[in-house]
Amino acid sequence: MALEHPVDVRAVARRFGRTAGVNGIDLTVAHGEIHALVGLNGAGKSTLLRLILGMLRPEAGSVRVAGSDVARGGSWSRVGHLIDAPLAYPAMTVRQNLRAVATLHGIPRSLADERIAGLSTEFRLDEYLDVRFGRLSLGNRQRLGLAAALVHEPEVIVLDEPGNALDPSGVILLRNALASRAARGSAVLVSSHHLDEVARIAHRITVINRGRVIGSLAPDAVDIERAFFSLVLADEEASS
Ligand SMILES: Nc1ncnc2c1ncn2[C@@H]1O[C@H](COP(=O)(O)OP(=O)(O)OP(=O)(O)O)[C@@H](O)[C@H]1O
Repeated sequence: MALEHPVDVRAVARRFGRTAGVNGIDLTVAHGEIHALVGLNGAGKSTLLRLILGMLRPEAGSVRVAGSDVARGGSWSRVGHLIDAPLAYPAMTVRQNLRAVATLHGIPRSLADERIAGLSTEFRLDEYLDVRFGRLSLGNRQRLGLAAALVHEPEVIVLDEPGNALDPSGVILLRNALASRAARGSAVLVSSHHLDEVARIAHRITVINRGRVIGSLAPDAVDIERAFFSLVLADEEASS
């Protein structure tokens, strides 16, 4: 029997009105793979990620993540995610927030502190460990959100626009962080608007338009932007 992918989405649909949402998407992410979703604003990327994370219920289709059916509860201890703004307590420091997340995942304090030390070095948060979340800049909040998503060393990582608010050095840290997690076997699914960045990090790039998968882009394509727009324009013409 073929091994199951850690993310396995089949014919999933969740519509909002007649055209919005997602409408019949199949998608997989393998262990060790970085799979990127790209599409115009409103294409359905976040909706798909929310369905995968059990934040939305599908009207049709199935979603399996880390070996569990999301409709039956999922196995969230094996999944790390960042969707929208990081969930953190503004009055607590970076360290306290990361400890709180680690506690929720059942990680003992000494191991949590070891991981927090590693992640704060990785995301250059060392000097902010004792600063309250509410006082952090937007980019450092995002760095904290990424560290929090990774503190339990998840098998599946799902990130919506993870490069948002990051400065160029943050983008490089993110790139390295995802590459190293994938190299250790995690399945990584990210949405992004930055085609060049996606081309650097992703093994597979799926294009979504109007809630459907309309094709894929080769990460090593010479002009990825042009390839993206040709796919989207062809789909728009076919839909009109
Ligand atoms: N809760 C909701 N209620 C109604 N419509 C929604 C809801 N969530 C998403 N939509 C609609 O579904 C479509 C897809 O939205 P989604 O947020 O998934 O797109 P996206 O590809 O992530 O866009 P962006 O790149 O702008 O973040 C949009 O038309 C959006 O307005």
